[in-house]
Amino acid sequence: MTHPARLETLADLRVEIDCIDSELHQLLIKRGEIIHRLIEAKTRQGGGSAFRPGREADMMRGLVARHQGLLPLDTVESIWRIIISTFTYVQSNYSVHADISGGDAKMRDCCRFHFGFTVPYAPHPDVNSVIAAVANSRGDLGLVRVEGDAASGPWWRSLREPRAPKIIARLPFVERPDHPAGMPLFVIAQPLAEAAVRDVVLYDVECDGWRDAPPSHLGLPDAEIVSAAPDGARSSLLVAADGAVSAQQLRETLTKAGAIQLSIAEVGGHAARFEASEAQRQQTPFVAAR
Ligand SMILES: O=C(O)C(=O)C[C@]1(C(=O)O)C=C[C@@H](O)C=C1
Repeated sequence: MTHPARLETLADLRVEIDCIDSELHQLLIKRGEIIHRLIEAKTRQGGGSAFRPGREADMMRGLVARHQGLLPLDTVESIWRIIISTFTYVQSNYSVHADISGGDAKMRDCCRFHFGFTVPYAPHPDVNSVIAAVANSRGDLGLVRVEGDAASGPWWRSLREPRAPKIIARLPFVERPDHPAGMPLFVIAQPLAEAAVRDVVLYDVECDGWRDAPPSHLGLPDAEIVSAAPDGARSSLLVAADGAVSAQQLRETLTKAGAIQLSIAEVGGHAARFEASEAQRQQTPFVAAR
């Protein structure tokens, strides 16, 4: 007589879950054990900020490419954002200064999604106060909305000086229409030197000729005006251009489009923007039939 296979009990499944959780935890502990070696390697390369935005952008793309299964992409992304940001924090403590002129709730959600709860969150009333806090810190980050804040005018101008803070990343690293913390943000930090990413280069362009309305597109497929603000009798533009576009090409294009008395200066750069494909974001969570 054959016996029917024993049905798995809840207790059996919990033993399996406990094993997996313990392995995950051990792996995180193991990840933490290399921090001192990371710090030493970075010190040999000249020290400075622990933040490596290019590496983080690559890691997030890799995560999206290999993800499968029931866990929503949002969850996996937020877990890794917290792991990476906290590992940056334990290498060298930093705070995130956020411009809440557009409201605190959404900004706080985005900051917690990208940086977790261990990294301190410092709200500021406007962009200029964020930039000043970053400039006066040892290695803090600033978060400002890409769409900007009309009341702060051309805030990016104060990033022109070579030693002034710079835009070093654009968040989220993985863009998608239904991102739970998808508000487009620039990350500002003191200049990163070799660790700076230049897939997209950001320029402050000051000019005459477009006081009322800069053109909606520049005529260069690889460059766009991200923000524009009047600046006395002149205009000040924040322009994002592909890293392969030279400042000279940009100058010529702007001049052809009608800008006069141009002054162009780099104010930062970030990794190439990356959008998760339809297939990558369609990992719908399993819902049991009742
Ligand atoms: O790769 C590095 O340089 C690290 O410091 C490691 C790490 C990570 O935790 O994976 C942390 C901070 C950097 O911004 C990028 C990645």
